[in-house]
Amino acid sequence: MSTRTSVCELAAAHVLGQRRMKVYFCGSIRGGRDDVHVYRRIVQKLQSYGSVLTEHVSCSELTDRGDVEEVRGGDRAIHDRDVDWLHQADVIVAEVTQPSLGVGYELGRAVDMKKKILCLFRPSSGRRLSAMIRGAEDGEMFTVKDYTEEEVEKVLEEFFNNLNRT
Ligand SMILES: O=c1[nH]c(=O)n([C@H]2C[C@H](O)[C@@H](COP(=O)(O)O)O2)cc1CO
Repeated sequence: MSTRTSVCELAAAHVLGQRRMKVYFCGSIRGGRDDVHVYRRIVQKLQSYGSVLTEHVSCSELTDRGDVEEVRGGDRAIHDRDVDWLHQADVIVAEVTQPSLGVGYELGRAVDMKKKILCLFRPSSGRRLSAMIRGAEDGEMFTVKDYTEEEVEKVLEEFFNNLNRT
C-alpha cells in the first residue's frame, strides 16, 4: 500500500484495522516557547484524528531546554527518536510561526521522506515566514496555511477532510 493511499484511508476512518493514524507535530522548543498555548490547542485537535507521536512539544511544563532530562542519551537520542517517529508518521503538522532550527530540519527530512505536510503560520505575529517553507508549497504534499488562532480547529478540520478526498 502506498503512503498516500494509507494516509487517505486512515484519515477517512481515523483507524485502519487496529492501526490509528500517526501524526507528527512540530513546534519550537529551543527556538522559544512563546506559542505553547497554540501548540496545545493544535495537539488536542490532532488527537481526534489519530495518535500524536510528539505530544511533549505541546506540554506547558516543557521548557526551552527540551526533554533532555526525560530522554536517556541526550541530544543524540532525541534526534534519533524524532527521526524514527518521522519515518513512522502518516502526516506531519508543523506550527511554524516561532522560527525553530529543529522544526525546519524536521520539515526538510519529512519532504525527503515524501510525507504529507501541513505548515501553519500566523501572520498576526508580524513575522515573515522563511522562503524555504513558504516556497516549498506544492499544492499536493506540502501545504502552507496562514491562519488566526481562533480558526485553528477549523483549519485542521479542512485539512483532514481534504485528506479523505485526495
Ligand atoms: O528536546 C527536544 N525534543 C524534541 O522533540 N525536539 C524536536 C521536536 C520539535 O518539533 C523540534 C523543536 O526544535 P528546536 O528545539 O530547535 O526549536 O525538535 C527538539 C528538542 C530540543 O531541541
